[in-house]
Amino acid sequence: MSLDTLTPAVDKTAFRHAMSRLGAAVNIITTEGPAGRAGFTASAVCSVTDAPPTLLVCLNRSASVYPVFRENMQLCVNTLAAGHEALSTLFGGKTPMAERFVAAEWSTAVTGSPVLSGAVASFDCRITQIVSVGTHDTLFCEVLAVVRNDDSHGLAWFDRGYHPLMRQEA
Ligand SMILES: NC(=O)C1=CN([C@@H]2O[C@H](COP(=O)(O)OP(=O)(O)OC[C@H]3O[C@@H](n4cnc5c(N)ncnc54)[C@H](O)[C@@H]3O)[C@@H](O)[C@H]2O)C=CC1
Ligand SMILES: Cc1cc2nc3c(=O)[nH]c(=O)nc-3n(C[C@H](O)[C@H](O)[C@H](O)COP(=O)(O)O)c2cc1C
Repeated sequence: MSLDTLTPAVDKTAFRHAMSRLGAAVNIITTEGPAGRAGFTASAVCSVTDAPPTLLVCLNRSASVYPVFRENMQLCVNTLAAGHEALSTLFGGKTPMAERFVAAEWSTAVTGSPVLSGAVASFDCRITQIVSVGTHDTLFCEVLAVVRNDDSHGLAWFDRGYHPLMRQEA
């Protein structure tokens, strides 16, 4: 078999284009600890198991926030609500960290990582395992506390844009 046969047929652009068709929740992942405070926007978040309650978060190792999360080893997944679109863009861009956090209200739960007011749910976690795949680290996060908001509408990232998800009337 020649090496050419092993060349992947799917390049980055084709992969991303297809991935843009997968609607996903959009989250702001925060951390606070010995390495300081940081936060970034992430759609690559998934439930792994409920025993122990565990999420995974995929973080690009080239992100400015990467060393802060690696050293703190704790984080909070704040799942965004309709109305959080501008905040999501702020945490997903090249904005200095201090400017990201002044744009919203925060509290804390167990780890001290910032919990976003008005998020549909927040999961305060400690990072228990890290697996590197390609450009990203997969952070496995054991959930130590949850904060739920039953009033806000949801928010999805689909086709490279934000879409509110309306809660059904009871
Ligand atoms: N997993 C990640 O690291 C993600 C990164 N982003 C970043 O946000 C910006 C805007 O993204 P879009 O407007 O959705 O357009 P896009 O064309 O860059 O991405 C389309 C879709 O491909 C996936 N994707 C994008 N970058 C990826 C990466 N580096 N590794 C794995 N999957 C990736 C995501 O599902 C994303 O929604 C880009 O800079 C993108 O890199 C967005 C979503 C996920
Ligand atoms: C909607 C959206 C989803 C994103 N999802 C992820 C993700 O799952 N993982 C990731 O590493 N970066 C993701 N990013 C990019 C990071 O938010 C961005 O790289 C981060 O803010 C760090 O940027 P900085 O290096 O300028 O600080 C996403 C961006 C947007 C706008």
